[in-house]
Amino acid sequence: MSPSSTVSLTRHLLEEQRAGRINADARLLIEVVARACKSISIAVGKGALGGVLGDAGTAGEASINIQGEAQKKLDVLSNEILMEANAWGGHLAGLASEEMDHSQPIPDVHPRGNYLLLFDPLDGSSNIDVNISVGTIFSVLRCPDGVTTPADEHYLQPGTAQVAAGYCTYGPSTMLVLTIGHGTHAFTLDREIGSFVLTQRGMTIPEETKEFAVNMSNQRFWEAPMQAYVGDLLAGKEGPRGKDFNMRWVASMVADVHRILTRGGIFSYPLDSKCAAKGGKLRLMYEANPMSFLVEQAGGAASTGRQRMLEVQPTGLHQRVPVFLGSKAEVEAAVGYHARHDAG
Ligand SMILES: O=P(O)(O)OC[C@H]1O[C@](O)(COP(=O)(O)O)[C@@H](O)[C@@H]1O
Ligand SMILES: [Mg+2]
Ligand SMILES: [Mg+2]
Repeated sequence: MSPSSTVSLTRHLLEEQRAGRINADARLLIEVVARACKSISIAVGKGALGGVLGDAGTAGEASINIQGEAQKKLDVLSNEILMEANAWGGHLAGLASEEMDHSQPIPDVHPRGNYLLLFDPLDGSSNIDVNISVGTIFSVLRCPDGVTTPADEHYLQPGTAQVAAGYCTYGPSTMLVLTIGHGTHAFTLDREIGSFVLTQRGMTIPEETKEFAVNMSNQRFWEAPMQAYVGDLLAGKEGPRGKDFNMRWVASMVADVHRILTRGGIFSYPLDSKCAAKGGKLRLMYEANPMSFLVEQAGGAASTGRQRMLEVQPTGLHQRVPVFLGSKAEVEAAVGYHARHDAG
């Protein structure tokens, strides 16, 4: 790529600002998050050499987060990196993380901005120690007018209120995928110059697909409509769907969604009797909503199986939801099975 044709993240965001699609504060916020992701990418890349593998906690005592999950060292380290990068405020009024019980307002010694940042600092934690792609997911909301010290309830805004969303995937290459509501674009980290370079403008998800992603080991715990939907996928061209489907499951949402943004497919983490009491497995505010915004901006669809994801009214910071997202026609097909079932 000749230098003149190279579009860095900074240049891309400046062009978006000049076009009036983003303001300086939001642009700065995204740049700060991207910089933090570069540091996380370096830590992840070191692996065992950096002493970042394995569980957090000391003396055999696991460190358990609000989700009731044992934290990995990289969960804690990534969270610290994002907290430190954003601590000086300027563009932010507060932030919330998968790894913290409650949201945190920016200390009032710093100027506070107008935005709220939510993040899953390290997504795909079960893959950290086995060197499979992991990532960071983030969502940006406006701080409600007149609120100077935001609390948890101020984050409970539907996904349609997101100003920006993105993820960074730490795999063979480090990539940042971003939307500010004008398409979904991918940037690859050029390790030589240390900056994200635009490598795919306007990602588009094909409407139709022959690829599905779900943790099949949960099949016996699924609801009847999900059993029927996947049963028909597996029946292939001899079955009612009339075509064969292939399956993929990385067990890192960032990696599974990146594949779908790149070549189509459907990702689902449905309700099952194991997680029903919690409302699902994946979290609405910093997993489902940002991914749904990115997918919709790339021409795909996202649903709980029964409702457009971005219209879900949040009730809790760590609320969980069933997730279906990806190729539009396939998500509609999955939703159809639930609707027919619910209609008896
Ligand atoms: O272990 P399972 O049931 O396959 O679930 C995998 C899912 O859980 C997650 O790892 C949950 O995210 P965290 O790793 O951030 O907790 C998703 O990335 C992934 O899609
Ligand atoms: Mg996650
Ligand atoms: Mg996580």
